[in-house]
Parts: sequence; structure tokens; C-alpha cells
Amino acid sequence: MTEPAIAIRNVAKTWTPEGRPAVHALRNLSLDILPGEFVVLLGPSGCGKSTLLYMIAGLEGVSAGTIEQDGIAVTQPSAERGLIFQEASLFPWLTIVDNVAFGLSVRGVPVTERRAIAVEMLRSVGLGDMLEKKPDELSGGMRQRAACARALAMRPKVLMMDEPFAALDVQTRSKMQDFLLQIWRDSGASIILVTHSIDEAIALADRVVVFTARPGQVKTIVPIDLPRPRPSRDARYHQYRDLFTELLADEVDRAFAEQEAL
Ligand SMILES: Nc1ncnc2c1ncn2[C@@H]1O[C@H](COP(=O)(O)OP(=O)(O)OP(=O)(O)O)[C@@H](O)[C@H]1O
Repeated sequence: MTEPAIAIRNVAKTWTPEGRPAVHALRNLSLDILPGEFVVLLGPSGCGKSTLLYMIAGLEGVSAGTIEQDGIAVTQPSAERGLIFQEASLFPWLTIVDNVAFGLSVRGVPVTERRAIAVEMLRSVGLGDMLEKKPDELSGGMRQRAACARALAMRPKVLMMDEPFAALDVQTRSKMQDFLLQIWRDSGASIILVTHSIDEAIALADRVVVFTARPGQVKTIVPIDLPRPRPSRDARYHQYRDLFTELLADEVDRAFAEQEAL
């Protein structure tokens, strides 16, 4: 049996913000992410998807349960687990190539090698002509590609993405999905991507993990048994879309009901 790249066992997370009631974000959540697997997390707003990514990244601790990477407990951030947010979090005062090289400096890569690696990564994401540009000179899609280059330069085994394309227009988003599938194949990394888009989930995932409303748990896991690329004309595509729409509808209703009760 393949050992999981990430093993999440009975994890719970309760946020206890000062002066406000505790929030039970996740409860009794178990999930394996396999090496090289593309997993999409889908669920109603507030069900703890981002919280789970932060904990896998090692940026937040668990309240109960365990998270392991390759059998070792996750206790702090690591270059082996990259995280990309909705808005590319590049340093605005650095050029694109320096943004990518900066991450490598944190990892201790010698200064002489940093630029060469950064240039290579930026070329591989199609930004070879943009090396000396500042982030605000690039489009949203280009900034996200630069953020991918920065994360991939660290050679992570697991790349997490929190709604990475939500701020992009429909055409750019579709191109970015193609691009992501390509870098996923090239890198061999596991990808864990959070999205609200059912279409994005079907287009990308090996498996879609559907969450319950908060406190988030795994409601069901659906393998997407379609060859890529996955044209939305395909009848089976529509079956998946209907299935996810139905699975989510109940949970979204529950999430709304809870918000109204507050
Ligand atoms: N730092 C924090 N302090 C207190 N509560 C938090 C914190 N981060 C998240 N929460 C709460 O935990 C719950 C889960 O939030 P989280 O952002 O993980 O959900 P999500 O599923 O990613 O939501 P969305 O899809 O809307 O982004 C929410 O009720 C949120 O308000």
C-alpha cells in the first residue's frame, strides 16, 4: 500500500479569539493525501478548509489529532510544504526574479545559485520576459504564476493552494488551470487546492473531498474518473456537477442556518 504524503488523523481545531466565543472550525477530520495526488477541498464558506491548509502548512497547531508528513509530525512550517493564497503574496518592492530568489535565500541556497534557479523557474511558468518587472506591473494571472514559481523553486513535496484563481477572470482562470495541471505533472508534487468552484474541482482533481458545514468534517470523497483534459460537454462531467451541487446544497443550507442563529 502507498504510504500517504500527508496523514491527517482525527484532527480538530477550535479558534479561541480574545473576547469572542470559541469557534469550532474542524472536528474529527481524517484524510490521507497520497504522493503526487491532486486533491481538491470543496465545502461551504466557513467550514474550515483554509484552517486545514494552515495546519498542514505548520502555520497553526491542531487542537486535537495529528498531522504527519511522510510519517513525521508537522509542528512548524517547512519548505517541503508550500502554500499559495488567493492574492499572490509577492513583495511589491522586489522584482519578480528577486521575489523567487528571496525564498531560496531563506532555504539557505548559496547566493550564486539563487538567481539561476529563480530564472529557470520563472521561465518554466512562462515569465522569462518579466524577470525585472515589479509585481504591480504584471496581470493577476502572471502574479499567480510568479507565486507558483516561488513556491516550486523550493521543490515542495506538497503544494497547497487556497482559492488561487478566485480573483481572476474566467478565461485567465481556465488558462491557469491548464498551467497548474502542467506544473503538477512536471513537479510530481501532491497538490491540495481549496476552491468554491465545482467546475474547477472537476477540471483538476484526482479526488474531491467534500466538507460538511462547520465544524468541518469529511462528508464524502469523490474520485473523478475522467481523463484530462475534461471538457464540460462530456455527459459524465455533468453527472459529477449534479452530484457536487446536491452534496453541497445541504451543507450550504446548514451553514446559513447556523449563521442566522448567531
Ligand atoms: N485566526 C482566526 N481566529 C478566529 N477564528 C478564525 C480564524 N481563522 C478562521 N477562523 C474561523 O474558523 C472558521 C473556519 O474558517 P476558514 O477560513 O478555515 O473556513 P473556509 O472553509 O476556508 O471558509 P471560506 O470558504 O469562506 O474561505 C470560520 O468561522 C472563521 O471565522
